[in-house]
Amino acid sequence: MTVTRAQTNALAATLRAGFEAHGALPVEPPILQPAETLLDLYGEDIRARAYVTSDALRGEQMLRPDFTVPVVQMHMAHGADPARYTYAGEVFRRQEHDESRPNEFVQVGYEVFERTDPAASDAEVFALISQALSGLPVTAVTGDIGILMAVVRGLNTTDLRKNALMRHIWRPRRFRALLAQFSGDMPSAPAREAVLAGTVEASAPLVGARRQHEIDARIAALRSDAQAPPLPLRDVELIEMLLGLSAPMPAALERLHDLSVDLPSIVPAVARVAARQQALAAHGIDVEKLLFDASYGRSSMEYYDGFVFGFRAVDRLDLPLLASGGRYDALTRRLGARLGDNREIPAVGGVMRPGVMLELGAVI
Ligand SMILES: N[C@@H](Cc1c[nH]c[nH+]1)C(=O)O
Repeated sequence: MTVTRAQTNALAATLRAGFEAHGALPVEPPILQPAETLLDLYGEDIRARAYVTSDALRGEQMLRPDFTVPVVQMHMAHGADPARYTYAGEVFRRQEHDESRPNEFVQVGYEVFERTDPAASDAEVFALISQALSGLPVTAVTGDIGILMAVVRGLNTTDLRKNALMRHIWRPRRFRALLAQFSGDMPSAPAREAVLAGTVEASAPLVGARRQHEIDARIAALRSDAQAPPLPLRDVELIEMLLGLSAPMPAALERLHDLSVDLPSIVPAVARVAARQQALAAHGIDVEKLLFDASYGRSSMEYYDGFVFGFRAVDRLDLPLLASGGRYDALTRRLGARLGDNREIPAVGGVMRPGVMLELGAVI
């Protein structure tokens, strides 16, 4: 079925009106956004997929790859008070693998900045989107990036290794390879061995933007890291078990509680999943059937650091997600810090794609 732009815009307007009825303030961030200040907040994937152009007066500009970052930027520039926003409009992302996927599509979103009860805010966003999708053949997946971050932070190993793992939470294969490397389960690359053995740096030409003293510091850090004891294999096993966890939420929570006996660093994050389950149930969500997948969200926006969720069509694996979102507390901190003070506020939100909803049979 071909969905027209007019149909998509009509559904987008209805969905946005629904969020307004819940007290959200409609906002319209500009399509052109400053790339130099905002692009690095998205992470590697989106950075590579943004359309960037230059402007003699304003510097690098990009077509907005999403609304969340511009909305957070706007919100933090005016303080950090509780607020709810909604928006509807196009976002732009290069598609590098699948030509059939549009590089420009309409999103309708809802963002909640709220200090009092994060579990309730997570549930509010999820339940509103779930309601807006009701009647469509969709199924939801949830996860929590905060658990993975807590595991990495709690590892008994060097900061260099923890930072590398943290950066690669978003690249599952690289993450696994690092775990294998740090636990001594995989020989490290010959080039790395050469650097560690000291047979390389004297002759290496200076290419790129790194200066000699930066290269020296990096080599020194790698050498001292190579002396650090390997990551215990038991830790790697526990992480693998965690990453493989995918079950209805109550069963997943039981498993998480078991795992937290051996991984005490995840205790607070698991408590947040438990509180969220209760809040979701209070919003009428059938948590017995709701999937929790500990690896979910590792290929989405890199600003997520807690709850993540997505809704996909049951029988149409060819379609993109109909809705997705998550919590991004640290993003408000990062943007707040750039404004010169310590302002921050916990935040969570999500988007729907009216074009995909129509393809799946939504009526306007
Ligand atoms: N901006 C995200 C969705 C989202 C909104 N709020 C939180 N997450 C996206 O485009 O995927």
